[in-house]
Amino acid sequence: MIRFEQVSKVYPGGFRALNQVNFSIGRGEMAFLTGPSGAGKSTLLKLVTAIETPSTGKVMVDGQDIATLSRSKVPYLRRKIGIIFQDHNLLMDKSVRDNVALPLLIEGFSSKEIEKRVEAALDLVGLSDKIKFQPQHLSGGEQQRVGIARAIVTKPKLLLADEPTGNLDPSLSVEIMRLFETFNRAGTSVLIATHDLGLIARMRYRTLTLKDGSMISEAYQGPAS
Ligand SMILES: Nc1ncnc2c1ncn2[C@@H]1O[C@H](COP(=O)(O)OP(=O)(O)OP(=O)(O)O)[C@@H](O)[C@H]1O
Repeated sequence: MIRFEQVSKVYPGGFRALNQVNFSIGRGEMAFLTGPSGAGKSTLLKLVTAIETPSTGKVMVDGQDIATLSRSKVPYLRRKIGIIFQDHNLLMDKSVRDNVALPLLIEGFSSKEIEKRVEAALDLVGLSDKIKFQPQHLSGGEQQRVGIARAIVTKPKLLLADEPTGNLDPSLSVEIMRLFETFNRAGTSVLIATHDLGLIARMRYRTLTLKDGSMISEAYQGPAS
């Protein structure tokens, strides 16, 4: 689903955020991406979503080389990807329904289809009863689940999460990870960037570790079976 071949990213000004990075995430795989602050995790995710382009090397997403995508084709790539942020970027003065419906509105779905998909997405994250609430009246964990519903409502092939549990207590973090596992079992590829080594240790997935822009390990760090 994702393949990096000798990828380096040098930002304008000369800072080398990624250095000859190689890795791949298979279709239907779930993996963690970790490393200290400034190691290049967000840069790596921005290359996958074509927000940034590599300085050298090749980034392939779902079989497409992002360097060869014309600007007009980038939205097609992004449609395949659901993105979840730490601060979930919700519209606080809109209802949960309107927040989750937003990507479908942008895609031009019919209102009937939107209704159906929003209800299904909220059901999956266990928030059907909160459809009319505004996010400001929900707990942090519930707000994060609204962000997840919005990311999966378009049924993406790939889910990317950037510190999705950063503001949550450990039990809510586990709950959010269980949701990612549910989507993964349904066939979605999932890549989760996190500093939370405790969380990684509790789950048994491949862990990609970045340090100073280099990929230093690609090991399983979960408990042994
Ligand atoms: N647009 C930019 N221009 C210049 N330098 C940048 C830019 N974006 C990121 N950097 C630098 O690249 C390095 C890697 O940043 P990145 O955000 O990818 O790290 P990160 O591993 O996600 O860190 P954190 O865990 O703190 O979010 C940092 O030193 C950062 O200052």
